[in-house]
Amino acid sequence: MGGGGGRGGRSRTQRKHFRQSRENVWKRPKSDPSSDQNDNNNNNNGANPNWQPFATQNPAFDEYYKEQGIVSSEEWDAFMGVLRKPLPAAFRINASSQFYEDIRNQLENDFMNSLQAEVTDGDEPEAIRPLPWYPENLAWHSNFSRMQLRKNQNLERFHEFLKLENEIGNITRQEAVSMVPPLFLDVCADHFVLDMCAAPGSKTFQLLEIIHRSAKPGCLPDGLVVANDLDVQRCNLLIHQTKRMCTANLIVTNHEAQHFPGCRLNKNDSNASGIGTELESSIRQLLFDRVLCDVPCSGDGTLRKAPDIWRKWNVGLGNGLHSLQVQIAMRGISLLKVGGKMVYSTCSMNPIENEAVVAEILQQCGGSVELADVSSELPHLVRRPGLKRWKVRDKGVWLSSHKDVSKYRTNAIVPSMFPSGRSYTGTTDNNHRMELGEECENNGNGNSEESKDTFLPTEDSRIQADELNEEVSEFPLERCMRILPHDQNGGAFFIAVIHKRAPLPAIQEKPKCLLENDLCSSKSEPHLETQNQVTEDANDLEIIPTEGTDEKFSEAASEADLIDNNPDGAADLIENDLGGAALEPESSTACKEHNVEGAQVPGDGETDQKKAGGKRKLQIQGKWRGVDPVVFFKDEAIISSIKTFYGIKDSFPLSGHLVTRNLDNNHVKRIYYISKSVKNVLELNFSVGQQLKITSIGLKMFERQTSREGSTAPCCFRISSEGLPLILPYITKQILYASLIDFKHLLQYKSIKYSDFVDAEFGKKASDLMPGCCVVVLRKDDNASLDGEIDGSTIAIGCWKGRASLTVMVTAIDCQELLERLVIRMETEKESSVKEVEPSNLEAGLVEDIDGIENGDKYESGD
Ligand SMILES: C[S@@+](CC[C@H](N)C(=O)[O-])C[C@H]1O[C@@H](n2cnc3c(N)ncnc32)[C@H](O)[C@@H]1O
Repeated sequence: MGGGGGRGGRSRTQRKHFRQSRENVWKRPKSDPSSDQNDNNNNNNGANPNWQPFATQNPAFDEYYKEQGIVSSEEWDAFMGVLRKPLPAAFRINASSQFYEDIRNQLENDFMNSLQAEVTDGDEPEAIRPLPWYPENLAWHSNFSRMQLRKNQNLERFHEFLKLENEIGNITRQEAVSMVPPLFLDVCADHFVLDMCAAPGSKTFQLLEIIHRSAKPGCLPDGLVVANDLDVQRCNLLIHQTKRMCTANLIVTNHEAQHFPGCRLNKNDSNASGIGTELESSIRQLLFDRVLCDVPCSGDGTLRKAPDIWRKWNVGLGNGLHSLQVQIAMRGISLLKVGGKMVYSTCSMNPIENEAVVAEILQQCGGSVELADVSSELPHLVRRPGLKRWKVRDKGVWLSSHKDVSKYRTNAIVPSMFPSGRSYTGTTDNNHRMELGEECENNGNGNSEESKDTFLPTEDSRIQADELNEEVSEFPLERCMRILPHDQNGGAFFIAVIHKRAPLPAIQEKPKCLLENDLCSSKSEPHLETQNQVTEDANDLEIIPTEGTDEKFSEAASEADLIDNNPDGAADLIENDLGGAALEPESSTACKEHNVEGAQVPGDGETDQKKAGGKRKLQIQGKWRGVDPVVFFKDEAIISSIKTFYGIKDSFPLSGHLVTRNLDNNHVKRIYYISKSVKNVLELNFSVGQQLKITSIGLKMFERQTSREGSTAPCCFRISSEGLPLILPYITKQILYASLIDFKHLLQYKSIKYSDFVDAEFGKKASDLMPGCCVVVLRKDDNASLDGEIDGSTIAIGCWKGRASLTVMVTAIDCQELLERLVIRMETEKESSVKEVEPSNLEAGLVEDIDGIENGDKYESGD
């Protein structure tokens, strides 16, 4: 309730769509001789003579990390030993699920004991255990790898439980270490949070949970999460993941994080709507209280889960990503409010992607930011302090300082990779720091002494060369955290918490030679400024680097076979281990419709098709190619019919909170609900010419329902399962309260004739409803009055009131889950006295075409 019941169903259609649309980068192709084997290095049984186990070693890896000293020499064998073992599965209970306490009880009281027999020698003593550092026993570590869960018959019940609950959205499979960064962000319900590189969305889900946790049923928090990812397909994966959260407080965007738009309203723009809406937005710029900067990385912290990384690993991976990571992090800081916090994290162990990036952020921001000391937080989490010294390796050579870099490699191996961050090339560090100067032959770029003072460390502020001539960072990088696999039998992660204390200092503009360079033109985001635009506005510094600057990091990367560096959580979904990842990308679905019915909204509010050359052309030529517009839904006739039909109380505001992805009101199929915070951001976005490329927004609340009896239903929009928990406390009509037995029968038989309900009064009330969608609430107590109180534990489902029967409009899997939960609750509460009375003429099974509507399964597949 409130934050969502977590019961977004998915259909077979969706699953198929997802599989077709996304390459499984984590699974080896069948043609790969090693594709059959797995994390256990299990034996081959002579089946395939070409079969090779994953090599869980790589000499370059050993040499690199031994030299970097991420563990002491005494620890090396333990570190490598654990790194070569398969990763034990971990998962998190969705704290905003209606059943989170039931699930936690089941784990504590059932599975913890029943699985114990499967623990073998050499394993940890417990089969499953709560992660000691995660609040309220909501995150769990299992002693079994995914392979064991799949193959061991005795674990089948547990495996089925994980699959079902994951599919329903009550739990999320996630690497334990990946759960850490959101905990350090210290998010509150009213925070605006930006998740810069968010897909596949496991941390976004956590952030949303935190935001929703304190909200009352039917109330929305004041905060929101903007989840961004560069990769549109991974954005779709994220949309699917977070759909289970049933939230109206999420916007999904598709930008290069380093170019994330600032959406700053100019002073004279306050009335510019762009789409003819009355703007009420109370915000004039999109700044955030919290930023999660979980950047793309080499991913060697996930070796246990993705052992193919052993084969692909090389030093170029980290070197090649360093500059991009700096750019993304700097953009994150610039979008942060003063007083806000940013967490920078990677699933890499490499100091070039970690400490070097953090040092560079501190360097560029001067005293405006501070690396937070969080050593007293989460005391049960085993972690190590960040490094203060490290080296750079390039082309087989160890480099202690940028002065050792050959002049041919200065574009790839940049000063900020070194502990001092110091350049010895005669150019200033600033050139690199803002990704400005190195392509310029003429370095007369205006980096004045003044700016140097602002940005560069004085010789003794950052640089100390020790006797061995090794550079040592002067920043307190020991406040960063590195979690290693053998610390708590998991993966590796790096985390740094940064506080923004003051506005960022002014930064020099981009050198002219680069502005004129072809590389400056942005390919993917044509609306963005194509030059390094640096402006200080109140408390924010906006830095929009050029597309061309990306060339620099790609140069180093090109020498390496870049592996997929986004392993976090993705494998679980993609490998279908827990029931598979079904995906119906909202945007792509919308796109299909859009070609027929919609048109892009031009930035200036023009909708004149003639002017723009027709709908189809608008779609192609629109501001955000291939993405349907987001428009406020303002058809008062439809809104009023919905409001009247369901008797929605005035205290639940509809006007201004409904959006669609379709300009044509006559063909709107889905209406989404947005929170006040999201509404404010959307209005701001219209005012600034739709800088945000929005892939998904809000919560699907109403869906057009067609049925053979449709013409008799006074309202053609049904309430979607995702939207029901939010709107439930505000519905006064088309709502019924069922006894436990009738509720169970509905879930079991899917459709029941009015005369067959055990409670005849309920059957009569059901038959008296208006034809169309209705809501059936499970009565708390069979003796309670029929009009019950709605609270966080209320269970409700959408149904269809037909001529002769009531039919559930919930997916089969959601029915199964609800039934199981009810049975467990009944057992727990020892309600064995409830008599099972079989309605006389019911037959179990799916009900086709009852009362002119289709099988309930299909209701959720209408996307
Ligand atoms: C480590 S993964 C993020 C995992 C995610 N935070 C989670 O918890 O599920 C990095 C993500 O960054 C995205 N990415 C790569 N380059 C990017 C860029 N320039 N801007 C935004 N996202 C980017 C990738 O598509 C990938 O989804």
